[in-house]
Amino acid sequence: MSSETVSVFHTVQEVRAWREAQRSIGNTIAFVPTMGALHAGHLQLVNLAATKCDLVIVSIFVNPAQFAPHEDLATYPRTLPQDIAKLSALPHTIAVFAPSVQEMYPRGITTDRSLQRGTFVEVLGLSEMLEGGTRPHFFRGVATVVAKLFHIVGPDVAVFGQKDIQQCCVLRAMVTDLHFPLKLVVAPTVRDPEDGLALSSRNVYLTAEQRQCAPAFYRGLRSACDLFAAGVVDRNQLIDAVKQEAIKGGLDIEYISLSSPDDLSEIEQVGSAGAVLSGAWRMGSTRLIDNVLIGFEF
Ligand SMILES: Nc1ncnc2c1ncn2[C@@H]1O[C@H](COP(=O)(O)OP(=O)(O)OP(=O)(O)O)[C@@H](O)[C@H]1O
Ligand SMILES: CC(C)(CO)[C@@H](O)C(=O)[O-]
Ligand code: BAL
Repeated sequence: MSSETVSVFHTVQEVRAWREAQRSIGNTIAFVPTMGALHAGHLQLVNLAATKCDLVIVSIFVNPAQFAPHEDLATYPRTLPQDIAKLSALPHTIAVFAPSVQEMYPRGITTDRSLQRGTFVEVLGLSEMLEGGTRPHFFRGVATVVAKLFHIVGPDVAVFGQKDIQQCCVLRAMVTDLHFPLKLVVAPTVRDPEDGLALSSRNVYLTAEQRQCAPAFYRGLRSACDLFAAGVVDRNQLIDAVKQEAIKGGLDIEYISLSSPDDLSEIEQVGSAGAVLSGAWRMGSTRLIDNVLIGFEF
């Protein structure tokens, strides 16, 4: 099935045939993995991808392996027709890979880790802390599905968003460790122009009142950046700046971290390598994340 400017593939075989045909005429391929429910953050990744290669392929797949049994796999927004319409409106040649769960996990997959069987990819040393502290299953699921997707798509470039900064660190390590012949590019976080809330597919879960409070975390990150610009490098002061704003906004903070960009270990001071200032908070049953990079670029 294909629309005017977007070809849509559902099987591995279709993607491989497309990739071989494109390779044979010398086209390069940039890849944007997503879980769909596309917003302006995703579209920015696609626009950036289009500047890197001749063609862009976007995957849309809600990956069961990165959800725990108690998480929102069943309710995660699935909006394939609208996603395709948004991609069709972009001025690029785009392919979409929207596989079924059976196609991606031919021998089956369950969210119950104790019952999982088969082949998984784990990036030890970067997956256990921060997001991995609350979601111990998460990066194993992400690394596994992204390794599968890289293997299927065979891109020259893959683009990910800074909003999921730990994911970028984990996948950068995976690319190195498994010798994937591609360049991993990280795009800046796209925010609501009015209040700075990072765009996220899960923002649709927020009530009007929660949506109003949600930008408090980013206000905290901004005030920490201001302190850093004024010469403050101390962990407690930077983290307190975030905490104060978040508490003022009534957010239920899960963690705030100042970590090393190299190995994500917690640090006491921002040194010459810079730092990742990141965190997660809950609003009712919704969990959101955000971060800023201090003193370095990815
Ligand atoms: N606001 C954003 N700015 C830039 N990139 C983003 C933004 N939001 C998501 N991305 C990136 O888009 C890619 C696909 O992410 P995904 O489909 O999970 O969307 P999401 O909005 O992050 O959803 P979720 O609510 O599940 O976190 C990832 O590389 C992610 O980092
Ligand atoms: C990279 C990804 C598409 C893997 O399922 C997902 O974790 C996401 O959307 O960030
Ligand atoms: N963007 C991260 C995907 C997830 O939270 O499952």
